[in-house]
Amino acid sequence: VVGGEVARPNSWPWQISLQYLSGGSYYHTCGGSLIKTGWVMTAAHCVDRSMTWRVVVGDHDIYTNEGKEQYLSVSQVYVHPSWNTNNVAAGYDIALLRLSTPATLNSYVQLASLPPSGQVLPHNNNCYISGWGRTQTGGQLSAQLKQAYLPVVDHNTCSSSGWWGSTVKSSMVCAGGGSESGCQGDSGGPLNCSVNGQWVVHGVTSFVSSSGCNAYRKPTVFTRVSAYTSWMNSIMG
Ligand SMILES: C[C@H](NC(=O)[C@H](CCCC[NH3+])NC(=O)C(F)(F)F)C(=O)Nc1ccc(C(F)(F)F)cc1
Repeated sequence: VVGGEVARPNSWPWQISLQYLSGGSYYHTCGGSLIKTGWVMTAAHCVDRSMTWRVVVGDHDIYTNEGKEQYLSVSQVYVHPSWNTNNVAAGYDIALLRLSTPATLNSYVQLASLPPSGQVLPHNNNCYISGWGRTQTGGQLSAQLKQAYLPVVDHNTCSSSGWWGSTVKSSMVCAGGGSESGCQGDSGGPLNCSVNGQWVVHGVTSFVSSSGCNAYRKPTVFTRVSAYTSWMNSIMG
Protein backbone atom coordinates (compact mmCIF):
# COMPACT_ATOMS: atom_id res chain seq x y z
CA VAL A 1 0.00 0.00 0.00
CA VAL A 2 1.42 3.36 -1.12
CA GLY A 3 0.29 6.15 1.22
CA GLY A 4 -2.38 5.58 3.81
CA GLU A 5 -1.43 4.50 7.32
CA VAL A 6 -0.73 1.48 9.51
CA ALA A 7 -4.07 -0.12 10.35
CA ARG A 8 -5.23 -0.50 13.95
CA PRO A 9 -4.23 -4.13 14.66
CA ASN A 10 -6.84 -6.69 13.56
CA SER A 11 -9.26 -3.98 12.42
CA TRP A 12 -9.66 -5.93 9.14
CA PRO A 13 -10.04 -9.33 10.83
CA TRP A 14 -10.72 -11.21 7.56
CA GLN A 15 -7.37 -10.09 6.06
CA ILE A 16 -4.96 -12.99 5.63
CA SER A 17 -1.30 -13.29 4.61
CA LEU A 18 -0.65 -15.94 1.94
CA GLN A 19 2.87 -17.29 2.37
CA TYR A 20 5.03 -19.78 0.45
CA LEU A 21 7.71 -22.16 1.75
CA SER A 22 11.26 -21.64 0.47
CA GLY A 23 14.46 -22.97 1.98
CA GLY A 24 12.72 -23.89 5.21
CA SER A 25 11.11 -20.49 5.78
CA TYR A 26 7.76 -18.97 4.84
CA TYR A 27 7.51 -15.66 2.97
CA HIS A 28 4.54 -13.31 2.46
CA THR A 29 3.55 -13.08 -1.17
CA CYS A 30 -0.12 -12.02 -1.29
CA GLY A 31 -3.13 -11.02 0.71
CA GLY A 32 -6.52 -12.71 0.85
CA SER A 33 -9.84 -12.71 2.68
CA LEU A 34 -11.24 -15.36 5.03
CA ILE A 35 -14.77 -15.98 3.65
CA LYS A 36 -15.65 -19.22 5.51
CA THR A 37 -13.77 -20.85 8.36
CA GLY A 38 -12.33 -23.29 5.80
CA TRP A 39 -12.05 -21.02 2.76
CA VAL A 40 -9.89 -18.07 1.64
CA MET A 41 -10.51 -15.86 -1.39
CA THR A 42 -7.43 -14.51 -3.17
CA ALA A 43 -6.19 -13.58 -6.65
CA ALA A 44 -5.52 -16.25 -9.27
CA HIS A 45 -2.20 -14.62 -10.18
CA CYS A 46 -1.03 -15.22 -6.61
CA VAL A 47 -1.18 -18.99 -7.05
CA ASP A 48 0.04 -19.28 -10.63
CA ARG A 49 3.09 -21.18 -9.40
CA SER A 50 2.54 -24.38 -7.50
CA MET A 51 4.11 -23.90 -4.06
CA THR A 52 3.68 -25.13 -0.50
CA TRP A 53 1.30 -22.50 0.84
CA ARG A 54 0.20 -21.42 4.27
CA VAL A 55 -2.42 -18.90 5.32
CA VAL A 56 -1.89 -16.73 8.38
CA VAL A 57 -4.98 -15.27 10.05
CA GLY A 58 -5.03 -12.85 12.98
CA ASP A 59 -1.77 -11.26 11.87
CA HIS A 60 -0.60 -7.65 12.12
CA ASP A 61 3.22 -7.65 11.95
CA ILE A 62 4.20 -10.41 9.52
CA TYR A 63 7.74 -10.61 10.95
CA THR A 64 6.92 -11.03 14.65
CA ASN A 65 4.81 -13.53 16.55
CA GLU A 66 2.33 -11.55 18.59
CA GLY A 67 0.34 -14.56 19.80
CA LYS A 68 -2.91 -13.86 17.91
CA GLU A 69 -1.85 -15.61 14.69
CA GLN A 70 -3.17 -18.93 13.43
CA TYR A 71 -1.02 -20.70 10.83
CA LEU A 72 -3.22 -22.78 8.54
CA SER A 73 -2.16 -25.10 5.73
CA VAL A 74 -3.86 -25.18 2.33
CA SER A 75 -5.30 -28.49 1.11
CA GLN A 76 -6.60 -27.41 -2.33
CA VAL A 77 -6.29 -24.46 -4.72
CA TYR A 78 -9.22 -23.63 -7.05
CA VAL A 79 -8.31 -21.11 -9.77
CA HIS A 80 -11.10 -19.67 -11.91
CA PRO A 81 -11.24 -21.85 -15.05
CA SER A 82 -11.11 -18.81 -17.37
CA TRP A 83 -8.04 -17.23 -15.74
CA ASN A 84 -5.18 -16.65 -18.19
CA THR A 85 -1.93 -15.69 -16.52
CA ASN A 86 -0.82 -13.93 -19.73
CA ASN A 87 -3.95 -11.79 -19.86
CA VAL A 88 -4.75 -10.13 -16.55
CA ALA A 89 -6.82 -7.61 -18.54
CA ALA A 90 -9.36 -10.33 -19.39
CA GLY A 91 -10.29 -10.62 -15.70
CA TYR A 92 -11.06 -13.85 -13.83
CA ASP A 93 -8.22 -13.01 -11.41
CA ILE A 94 -9.77 -14.91 -8.53
CA ALA A 95 -9.01 -18.15 -6.70
CA LEU A 96 -10.29 -20.05 -3.66
CA LEU A 97 -8.05 -21.86 -1.17
CA ARG A 98 -9.44 -24.75 0.85
CA LEU A 99 -7.85 -24.86 4.29
CA SER A 100 -6.76 -28.20 5.80
CA THR A 101 -8.04 -27.08 9.19
CA PRO A 102 -10.69 -24.40 9.76
CA ALA A 103 -9.76 -21.08 11.30
CA THR A 104 -11.02 -20.40 14.82
CA LEU A 105 -13.10 -17.20 14.85
CA ASN A 106 -12.43 -14.71 17.65
CA SER A 107 -11.95 -10.94 18.09
CA TYR A 108 -8.86 -11.07 15.84
CA VAL A 109 -10.27 -13.43 13.19
CA GLN A 110 -13.66 -12.87 11.54
CA LEU A 111 -15.30 -13.73 8.23
CA ALA A 112 -15.59 -11.18 5.45
CA SER A 113 -19.02 -10.10 4.27
CA LEU A 114 -19.44 -10.57 0.51
CA PRO A 115 -21.69 -8.49 -1.77
CA PRO A 116 -24.87 -9.76 -3.38
CA SER A 117 -24.43 -11.09 -6.90
CA GLY A 118 -24.18 -8.31 -9.50
CA GLN A 119 -23.89 -5.39 -7.09
CA VAL A 120 -21.90 -2.47 -8.57
CA LEU A 121 -20.91 0.41 -6.26
CA PRO A 122 -21.36 4.07 -7.22
CA HIS A 123 -18.57 6.51 -8.04
CA ASN A 124 -16.74 7.69 -4.89
CA ASN A 125 -18.15 4.93 -2.66
CA ASN A 126 -16.07 4.84 0.54
CA CYS A 127 -13.55 1.98 0.37
CA TYR A 128 -10.21 1.06 1.94
CA ILE A 129 -7.52 -1.22 0.59
CA SER A 130 -5.56 -3.20 3.17
CA GLY A 131 -2.34 -5.14 2.78
CA TRP A 132 1.34 -5.77 3.54
CA GLY A 133 2.44 -4.85 0.01
CA ARG A 134 5.21 -2.49 -1.00
CA THR A 135 4.93 0.99 0.51
CA GLN A 136 6.42 2.63 -2.59
CA THR A 137 6.92 1.57 -6.23
CA GLY A 138 9.94 -0.74 -6.14
CA GLY A 139 10.05 -0.50 -2.34
CA GLN A 140 9.82 -3.03 0.46
CA LEU A 141 6.87 -4.88 1.92
CA SER A 142 5.30 -3.32 5.02
CA ALA A 143 5.98 -5.24 8.25
CA GLN A 144 2.63 -4.07 9.65
CA LEU A 145 -0.74 -4.19 7.91
CA LYS A 146 -1.50 -0.89 6.18
CA GLN A 147 -4.70 0.64 4.84
CA ALA A 148 -5.45 3.49 2.45
CA TYR A 149 -8.67 5.27 1.55
CA LEU A 150 -9.42 4.40 -2.10
CA PRO A 151 -12.84 5.68 -3.24
CA VAL A 152 -14.50 3.84 -6.12
CA VAL A 153 -13.87 5.18 -9.64
CA ASP A 154 -16.86 4.26 -11.78
CA HIS A 155 -16.36 2.10 -14.86
CA ASN A 156 -17.12 4.91 -17.31
CA THR A 157 -14.32 7.06 -15.89
CA CYS A 158 -11.90 4.18 -15.30
CA SER A 159 -12.24 2.83 -18.85
CA SER A 160 -11.93 6.23 -20.54
CA SER A 161 -8.88 7.31 -22.54
CA GLY A 162 -6.10 8.68 -20.33
CA TRP A 163 -7.28 6.28 -17.62
CA TRP A 164 -7.19 2.48 -18.11
CA GLY A 165 -9.13 2.45 -21.40
CA SER A 166 -10.26 -1.01 -22.53
CA THR A 167 -7.82 -2.72 -20.16
CA VAL A 168 -10.46 -2.60 -17.44
CA LYS A 169 -13.61 -4.67 -17.83
CA SER A 170 -16.97 -4.40 -16.10
CA SER A 171 -16.00 -7.50 -14.08
CA MET A 172 -13.48 -5.25 -12.29
CA VAL A 173 -13.65 -2.43 -9.75
CA CYS A 174 -11.35 0.62 -9.94
CA ALA A 175 -10.50 2.58 -6.81
CA GLY A 176 -8.15 5.44 -5.97
CA GLY A 177 -6.21 7.00 -8.84
CA GLY A 178 -4.45 9.63 -6.77
CA SER A 179 -1.30 9.41 -4.67
CA GLU A 180 -2.50 6.33 -2.77
CA SER A 181 -2.69 2.82 -4.22
CA GLY A 182 -2.11 -0.86 -3.85
CA CYS A 183 1.30 -2.23 -4.77
CA GLN A 184 3.02 -5.59 -5.25
CA GLY A 185 2.30 -7.82 -2.27
CA ASP A 186 -1.21 -6.44 -1.81
CA SER A 187 -2.47 -8.75 -4.57
CA GLY A 188 -5.36 -10.98 -3.57
CA GLY A 189 -6.25 -8.85 -0.59
CA PRO A 190 -9.57 -7.08 0.03
CA LEU A 191 -11.08 -3.83 -1.12
CA ASN A 192 -13.15 -3.11 2.00
CA CYS A 193 -16.18 -0.98 1.09
CA SER A 194 -18.73 0.65 3.36
CA VAL A 195 -22.26 -0.30 2.23
CA ASN A 196 -25.20 0.67 4.46
CA GLY A 197 -22.79 1.10 7.40
CA GLN A 198 -21.26 -2.38 6.99
CA TRP A 199 -17.83 -3.34 5.64
CA VAL A 200 -18.19 -5.56 2.56
CA VAL A 201 -15.29 -7.06 0.58
CA HIS A 202 -16.15 -5.81 -2.92
CA GLY A 203 -12.78 -6.35 -4.59
CA VAL A 204 -9.80 -8.68 -4.79
CA THR A 205 -6.63 -6.67 -5.48
CA SER A 206 -5.56 -7.52 -9.02
CA PHE A 207 -3.31 -5.00 -10.76
CA VAL A 208 -1.71 -1.57 -10.87
CA SER A 209 0.15 0.19 -13.65
CA SER A 210 3.45 -1.36 -14.74
CA SER A 211 4.85 2.17 -14.79
CA GLY A 212 4.30 2.59 -11.05
CA CYS A 213 1.87 1.61 -8.31
CA ASN A 214 0.35 5.06 -7.78
CA ALA A 215 0.49 6.24 -11.40
CA TYR A 216 -1.71 9.21 -12.28
CA ARG A 217 -5.18 8.21 -13.52
CA LYS A 218 -4.31 4.51 -13.17
CA PRO A 219 -6.42 3.53 -10.16
CA THR A 220 -5.78 0.21 -8.49
CA VAL A 221 -7.86 -2.46 -10.25
CA PHE A 222 -9.72 -5.15 -8.33
CA THR A 223 -11.61 -8.26 -9.37
CA ARG A 224 -15.28 -7.43 -8.74
CA VAL A 225 -16.37 -10.08 -6.23
CA SER A 226 -20.09 -9.68 -7.06
CA ALA A 227 -19.34 -10.92 -10.61
CA TYR A 228 -18.08 -14.29 -9.30
CA THR A 229 -20.51 -15.30 -6.56
CA SER A 230 -22.07 -18.15 -8.56
CA TRP A 231 -18.66 -19.62 -9.40
CA MET A 232 -17.60 -19.35 -5.75
CA ASN A 233 -20.81 -21.01 -4.57
CA SER A 234 -20.30 -23.82 -7.11
CA ILE A 235 -16.90 -24.54 -5.56
CA MET A 236 -17.68 -24.11 -1.88
CA GLY A 237 -21.05 -25.81 -2.07
C1 LIG B 1 3.86 -4.57 -12.25
C2 LIG B 1 2.38 -4.77 -12.30
N1 LIG B 1 2.02 -5.87 -11.38
C3 LIG B 1 0.75 -5.99 -10.98
O1 LIG B 1 -0.10 -5.17 -11.22
C4 LIG B 1 0.43 -7.22 -10.15
C5 LIG B 1 -0.28 -8.25 -11.00
C6 LIG B 1 0.49 -8.68 -12.24
C7 LIG B 1 -0.33 -9.68 -13.02
C8 LIG B 1 0.28 -9.89 -14.38
N2 LIG B 1 1.35 -10.88 -14.27
N3 LIG B 1 -0.49 -6.84 -9.11
C9 LIG B 1 -0.13 -5.98 -8.16
O2 LIG B 1 0.97 -5.50 -8.09
C10 LIG B 1 -1.21 -5.62 -7.15
F1 LIG B 1 -0.71 -5.77 -5.91
F2 LIG B 1 -1.56 -4.36 -7.35
F3 LIG B 1 -2.28 -6.40 -7.27
C11 LIG B 1 1.88 -5.17 -13.68
O3 LIG B 1 2.41 -6.09 -14.29
N4 LIG B 1 0.82 -4.47 -14.13
C12 LIG B 1 0.13 -4.68 -15.31
C13 LIG B 1 0.51 -5.62 -16.28
C14 LIG B 1 -0.26 -5.76 -17.46
C15 LIG B 1 -1.38 -4.97 -17.65
C16 LIG B 1 -2.21 -5.09 -18.89
F4 LIG B 1 -3.37 -5.67 -18.58
F5 LIG B 1 -2.46 -3.89 -19.40
F6 LIG B 1 -1.61 -5.85 -19.80
C17 LIG B 1 -1.75 -4.05 -16.68
C18 LIG B 1 -1.00 -3.91 -15.51
